[in-house]
Amino acid sequence: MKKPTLARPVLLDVQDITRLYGPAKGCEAIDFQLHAGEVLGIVGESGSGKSTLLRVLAGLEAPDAGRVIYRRSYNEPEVARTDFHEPEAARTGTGNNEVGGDPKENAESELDLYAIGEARRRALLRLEWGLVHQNPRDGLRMGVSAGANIGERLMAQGQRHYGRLRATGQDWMHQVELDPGRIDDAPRTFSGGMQQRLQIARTLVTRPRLVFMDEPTGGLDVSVQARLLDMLRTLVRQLGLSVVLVTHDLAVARLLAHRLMVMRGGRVVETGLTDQILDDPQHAYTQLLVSSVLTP
Ligand SMILES: Nc1ncnc2c1ncn2[C@@H]1O[C@H](COP(=O)(O)OP(=O)(O)OP(=O)(O)O)[C@@H](O)[C@H]1O
Repeated sequence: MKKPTLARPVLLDVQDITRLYGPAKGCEAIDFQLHAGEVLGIVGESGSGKSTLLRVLAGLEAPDAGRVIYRRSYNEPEVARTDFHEPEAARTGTGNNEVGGDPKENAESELDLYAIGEARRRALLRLEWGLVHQNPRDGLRMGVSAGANIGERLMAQGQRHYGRLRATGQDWMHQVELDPGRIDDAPRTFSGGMQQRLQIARTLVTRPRLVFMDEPTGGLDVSVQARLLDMLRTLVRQLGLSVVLVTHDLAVARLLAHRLMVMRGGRVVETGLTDQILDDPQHAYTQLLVSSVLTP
């Protein structure tokens, strides 16, 4: 996968985040920066605090201490998007200023995620960020059609034209290898793997600047996982997405992430480029984690 260059701007600046439910339960003193176009994998065993950290980063749960700074740069370079058949509606931009700041006036602005207030935080999630849950039921509206699920986030961005919304829905179903002929079917009639594809289409249709993924291939059959992972990798590369990915599966991390952060007991024990961490782990815990995958 194409590695991000150092010249890319910082998108997310995570400063000393702590969210603890008890000693070593949650996450503690987490510091890192995510650059535009970068995929950061957060790995570690069950209970190490990955999901807690993701919830804090994604604006879903306030930290006990620390700050999450989102830097919006409107001069971001377009990243490897040229060969992607992009739906018309997604290309036309948001034209929505709910989150604050006028793209025409400010080349850059900073938002402190937990200082901006609930309404703006929600708007940010809806308009500029995306979240892919492990369980697609948490990210989809099961009772409305596949097309409505995809169109909803576009409508939140102000798009109203029925024909275009529908065409975009079909286009995205095609992108995620779903039959566009099923656009009027409800997601509850889809298999788990198909629901996850639909959730990904719903999330990416608005071209979010930042995407959070929590075990996106978890809970699926191995063969379904492999195809989904392949598709995700293609989308991440073609759209040049900036992603924070939580997974306990090092194979998923290897395929998708440029850089890894290894967590244990709520703390980061090692961080570095994915290949370095997986091929030459320095910390004893990471060595154990990597060897436990290799040992049958
Ligand atoms: N809402 C909560 N209330 C109390 N304790 C919690 C809560 N959420 C998480 N915890 C605890 O915090 C610790 C970290 O949980 P977390 O879900 O972040 O880990 P994880 O690395 O994502 O694990 P998994 O891979 O199993 O999802 C665990 O001990 C968990 O029991």
